[in-house]
Amino acid sequence: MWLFLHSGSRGVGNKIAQHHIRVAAELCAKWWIDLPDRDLAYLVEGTPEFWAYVRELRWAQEFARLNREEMMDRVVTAVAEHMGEDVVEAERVNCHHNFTEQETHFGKSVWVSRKGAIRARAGDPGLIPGSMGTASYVVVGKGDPLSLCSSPHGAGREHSRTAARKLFTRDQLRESMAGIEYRDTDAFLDEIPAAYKDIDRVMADAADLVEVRHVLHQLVNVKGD
Ligand SMILES: Nc1nc2c(ncn2[C@@H]2O[C@H](COP(=O)(O)O)[C@@H](O)[C@H]2O)c(=O)[nH]1
Ligand SMILES: [Mn+2]
Repeated sequence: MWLFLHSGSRGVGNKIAQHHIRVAAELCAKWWIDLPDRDLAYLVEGTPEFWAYVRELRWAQEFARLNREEMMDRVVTAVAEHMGEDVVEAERVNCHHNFTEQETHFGKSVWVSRKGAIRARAGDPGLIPGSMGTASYVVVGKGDPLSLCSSPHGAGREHSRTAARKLFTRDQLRESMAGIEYRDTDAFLDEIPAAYKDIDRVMADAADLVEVRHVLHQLVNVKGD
């Protein structure tokens, strides 16, 4: 049995990013840098502002990693208490997503941002969730050079939250969650599996990027609303 949880930095990484995006915009304005779009403001590598950003980004990544460890410890304790016996842990995978790292690709040192993606160097353990009702995958990276050693972070949305709320009904949600224990409330209508892309298709498309170790089918889904 796998216990699978998904969490980033719980908003703190986003707050840090917003701060540094503002700094980048101010610096570009200060140096009269003509940007085709204000959202393309950047920090110049090697400047104190650049390294301040990288330092805080890494702090947020570590915070997210430790948070996941803590959350998983608590899930393990809850499961053990519920079962009335110890959980014997065989393996734990803690997998970053949405991050920037300095790496070497095609002989060059570059900064790679993986947004909606995870790192998949040869042998890297990874997790690729499908949706609250479909399969999730435990994978190992193949180190595909053309993807800069990356793979998808999940199925990804087919429909926005707003569109999903208009397109689907609670009955359809119930139908697609048959056999899975979940909290049946209106809050999760926009999380209906059909709001996401077909994870099996996504995995077939990612065949060059990762090898599948386990395909997980859910028994219980717990979501925060
Ligand atoms: N196993 C589950 N997978 C889920 C669930 N809700 C969403 N998802 C998938 O995760 C990815 C990544 O989420 P994101 O918020 O970082 O985009 C998403 O694209 C879905 O494929 C779930 O309850 N269980
Ligand atoms: Mn995510």
